[in-house]
Amino acid sequence: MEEKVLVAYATRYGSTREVAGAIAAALQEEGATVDLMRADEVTDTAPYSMVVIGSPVYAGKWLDDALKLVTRHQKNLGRVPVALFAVGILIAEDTPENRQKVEAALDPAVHLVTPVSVGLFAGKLDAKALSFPLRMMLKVMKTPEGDYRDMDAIRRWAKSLPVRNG
Ligand SMILES: Cc1cc2nc3c(=O)[nH]c(=O)nc-3n(C[C@H](O)[C@H](O)[C@H](O)COP(=O)(O)O)c2cc1C
Repeated sequence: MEEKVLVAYATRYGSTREVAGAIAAALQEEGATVDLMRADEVTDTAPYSMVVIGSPVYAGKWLDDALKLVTRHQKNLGRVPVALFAVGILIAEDTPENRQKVEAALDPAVHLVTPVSVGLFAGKLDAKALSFPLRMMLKVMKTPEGDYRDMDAIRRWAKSLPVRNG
């Protein structure tokens, strides 16, 4: 059976789109046919033998579009392997506490589907793109700034997914 995989993502500033793109490319290298789509553009999950869904974390939460996708397609997603990922700047400082905080953003989704794998990735924060109040807030919270995405780790995770079990 041909493996057709959906990689769906939410994003505000584009860094998670690039993470999703790297995941899609790695899965293609593994021989899968991949559709890469924004979460709010997905209308049907039935054609896929595996579904990967990811979102950045904002204020401790996955973006609504990603959670809505899981909610809308919960029934079908119960029939295929589903992998979830979260992108958060906190992982730039990769401690168990920070991992836990970013992983907690997946809780509402994990309540709806049981993922075969969970990926937690450091993100990218470009303070220049933000409004002054947001910049100040992130400064007060001592949030790291910069691009901490580890594309090798992201690709490794994608290649560990069970694309051949669909
Ligand atoms: C207002 C704001 C709140 C954020 N909150 C969190 C957070 O709670 N935890 C975290 O790990 N990263 C947080 N981040 C960092 C983003 O998750 C990170 O920059 C991510 O790569 C952005 O993805 P995007 O470019 O796809 O929107 C926050 C960023 C902003 C601007």
